[in-house]
Amino acid sequence: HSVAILGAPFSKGQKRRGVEHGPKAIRDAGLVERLSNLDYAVHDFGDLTFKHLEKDEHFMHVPFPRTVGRANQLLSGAVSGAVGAGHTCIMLGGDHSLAIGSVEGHAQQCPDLCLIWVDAHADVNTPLTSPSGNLHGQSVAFLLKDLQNKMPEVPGFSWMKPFLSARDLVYIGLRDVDPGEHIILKTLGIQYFSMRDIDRMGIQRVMEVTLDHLLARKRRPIHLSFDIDAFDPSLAPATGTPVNGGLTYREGIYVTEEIHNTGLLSVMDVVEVNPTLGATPEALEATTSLAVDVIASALGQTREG
Ligand SMILES: CN[C@](CCCC[B-](O)(O)O)(CCN1CCCCC1)C(=O)O
Ligand SMILES: [Mn+2]
Ligand SMILES: [Mn+2]
Ligand SMILES: [Mn+2]
Repeated sequence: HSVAILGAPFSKGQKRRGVEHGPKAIRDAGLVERLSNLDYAVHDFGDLTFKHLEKDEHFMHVPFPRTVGRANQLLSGAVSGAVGAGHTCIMLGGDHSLAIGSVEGHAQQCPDLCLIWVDAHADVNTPLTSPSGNLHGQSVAFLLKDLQNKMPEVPGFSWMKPFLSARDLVYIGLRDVDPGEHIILKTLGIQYFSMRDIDRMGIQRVMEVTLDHLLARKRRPIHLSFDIDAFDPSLAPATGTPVNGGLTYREGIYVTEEIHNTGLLSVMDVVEVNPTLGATPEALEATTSLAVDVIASALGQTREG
């Protein structure tokens, strides 16, 4: 088994500086060693170099559309290459706008992929519904075929077209969903498990229903897009949009253990670790070691030896 690590030091999908330092902080928390101890051949491809485009005017109230689009075009090629070379790919963010390129590149190799989005947020605003304009809250809208007629042509994204069906996506951890996003979730009938659902059903049942929904008809590669803000802010404080009442450590680890046990994990994004937002060195360390733990768990580290 071989694992490719791809660093994506990128922050222009949102307004807070510092998330571009996420890849280094996660590496510094011992990622390569942890994965090597799991008997993976680890290929660290290093960090991508993203060009900041000079003229990049807002599109409506959306900042840096061309820079974000270009970064994702680059990332798409890198993820496609890594998956095509037979690696399980770990993409380290950077903000969650990077999922556009990561999932698109994965789909170039695995058009039948399914997507599990673990996040406090749905990230499914369109430019027309987004309260902030920030593209890290719109990533899924760029992927969904079912939203094609609701999406304007955003400059910088002409290199791609939506490819994902709403039925091939499941959300886990939602607890801060904008009104326009709620309408989209309901209209498209997207399967989601909010924190309320997790309270009612328990994480074991949530994973059972999630994996049945996605894999019962046909087993296919899994893309896991993991926003560290899915965890409770007490566990992952160094992140840009913290929301109270998040996943416990054990719930997050159970999610990734169950995904590992399918044997189908193909690409995992770990995004939104912002080292500059840790109030203390301990807060930063808690966040980065948690990121390493969920990656290791997704790749087969067990609690039972
Ligand atoms: C919930 N939607 C937000 C957050 C997106 C978070 C992106 B992620 O990658 O971290 O998940 C927030 C919009 N709110 C901002 C504060 C006022 C109310 C709207 C947005 O800006 O779209
Ligand atoms: Mn997100
Ligand atoms: Mn989030
Ligand atoms: Mn964020």
